[in-house]
Amino acid sequence: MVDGDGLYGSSRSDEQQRALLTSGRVPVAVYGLGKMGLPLAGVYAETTGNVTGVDIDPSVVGTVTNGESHVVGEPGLEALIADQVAAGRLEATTDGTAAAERARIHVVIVPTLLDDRQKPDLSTVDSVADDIAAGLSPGDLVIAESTLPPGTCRDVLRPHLAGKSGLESDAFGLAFCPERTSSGTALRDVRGQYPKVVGGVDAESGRAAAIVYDELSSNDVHLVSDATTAEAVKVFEGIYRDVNIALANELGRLADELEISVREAIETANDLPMCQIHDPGPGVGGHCIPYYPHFLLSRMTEPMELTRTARTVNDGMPTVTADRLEEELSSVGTSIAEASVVVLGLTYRAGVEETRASPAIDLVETLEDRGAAVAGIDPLVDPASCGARPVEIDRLEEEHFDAAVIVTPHEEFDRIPWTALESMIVVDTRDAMDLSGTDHRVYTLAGSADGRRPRAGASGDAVDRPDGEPGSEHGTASVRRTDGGNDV
Ligand SMILES: NC(=O)C1=CN([C@@H]2O[C@H](COP(=O)(O)OP(=O)(O)OC[C@H]3O[C@@H](n4cnc5c(N)ncnc54)[C@H](O)[C@@H]3O)[C@@H](O)[C@H]2O)C=CC1
Ligand SMILES: CC(=O)N[C@@H]1[C@@H](OP(=O)(O)OP(=O)(O)OC[C@H]2O[C@@H](n3ccc(=O)[nH]c3=O)[C@H](O)[C@@H]2O)O[C@H](C(=O)O)[C@@H](O)[C@@H]1O
Repeated sequence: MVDGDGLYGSSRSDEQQRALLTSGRVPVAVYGLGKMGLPLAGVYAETTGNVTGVDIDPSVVGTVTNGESHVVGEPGLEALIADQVAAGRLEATTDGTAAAERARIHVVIVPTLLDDRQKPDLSTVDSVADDIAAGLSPGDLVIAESTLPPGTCRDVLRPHLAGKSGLESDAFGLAFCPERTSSGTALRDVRGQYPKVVGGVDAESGRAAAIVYDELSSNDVHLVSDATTAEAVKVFEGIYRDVNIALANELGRLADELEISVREAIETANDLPMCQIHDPGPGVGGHCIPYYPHFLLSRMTEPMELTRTARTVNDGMPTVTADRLEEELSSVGTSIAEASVVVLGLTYRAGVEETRASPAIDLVETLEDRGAAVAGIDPLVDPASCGARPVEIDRLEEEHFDAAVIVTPHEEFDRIPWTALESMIVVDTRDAMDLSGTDHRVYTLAGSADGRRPRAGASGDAVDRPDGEPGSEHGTASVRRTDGGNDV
């Protein structure tokens, strides 16, 4: 048994441990104050009242120290951070070692990416583990929330922490407790939208972490057999999504040959609860879904052909998009090599400031390789960082483009004055806009949910649709944000 205020191996009753935790007697350090780390730190602060957030980026630490949020698009986050910092319940630092020396619970929520050979790159997690090890005490509990390749806590982190701290590996706790959160609903999700999965490297780690999340989350804690199982749960959720989207993309590509709207067919098939096909699109981006399959692909001896193929299908979608654009251009006598194209939306998802693995980057590169002059518009990031010439929405009327490609339907695109723009080809990869009241020649990848075939005008539609998509009376069109089949 361990004395003091640590939860791992505590001789106190569960009730006493909960009281310690919620009265601020168990200092918490949260490493990584990014899109998910900052909301998590905020919720830890409102639950425990004693949190130090750690980030290597001084500008992030400066913002949080001022009681502000650098993460955009998360309802309630600005107010939560302001309140928690003002109340002295949350502070921030770049000094991970100092934070670790103070803390008894260490929460890791830094990115886990891939190296050039598509193998998991754990260098950021390792560097946080170094910080934690420098301040690790008996009875401390380390919680990994960063998505990890299954086996990482057991085989990598536990020996790493023990080796660097000089402690026996059963002197401190270690649990994997995945983030089941999504940009735009992060606070809601952290506070308990879904059951919280908890898995410890040993039974005592699982028990201690379950207490923490029972206090933090309003939902159930789902304690699984071990940390590796919990790691697998998270990676499986991501692979399911990637494979499902690949299926949607494969089916979506059939729309031209079948002369139907595949989106209409998918939506209708999804009437059945046992059929939940996701949405076709320009590819799968972000620093999560395209990465997680590789957490297993790179390490398992089983072939995992389905998972691998899904990656290939989704990675191929920017090229498919470029091919469709090239065909549309050539049908009006314009060569792609002489075309000027504007890409709308460069982030991987509407409203989220993130371009890692965004399909827009591959699309820009492919179009440029084929000789097109490519411009870009994005309200959240500089298009130049993705290789496109930046254009402002308000200056679009002054420009001439042969084509526009809608990749990521940001809300701000509602302002585009389509009728005032010179007639052009519009490739809509998301079924995001209804431009039927304009002169633009529209190609909707996989067709529209309300039954229009990919090429505008080729409706093939024998059914009257009184309640069609939002109209374009004033030359603007409402944007549908369709980045998730069956999302909540
Ligand atoms: N963004 C999402 O939708 C979700 C993300 N996740 C997982 O959560 C983890 C974190 O993701 P995000 O918060 O989205 O990442 P992010 O990229 O938005 O933020 C990461 C933060 O960590 C900081 N950082 C980097 N190295 C550090 C170090 N050595 N010490 C301290 N801070 C450091 C960065 O400066 C940055 O502020 C990843 O493993 C991701 O896969 C899980 C579910 C959802
Ligand atoms: C529905 C949802 O929000 N899933 C999560 C996902 O978050 P992420 O921000 O990566 O978004 P996503 O909606 O899965 O989209 C990933 C990519 O896939 C594309 N996408 C998504 C759904 C779909 O039907 N079709 C499609 O083409 C999106 O456009 C995007 O480029 O990954 C997170 C993660 O696991 O890290 C996970 O926690 C979230 O639950």
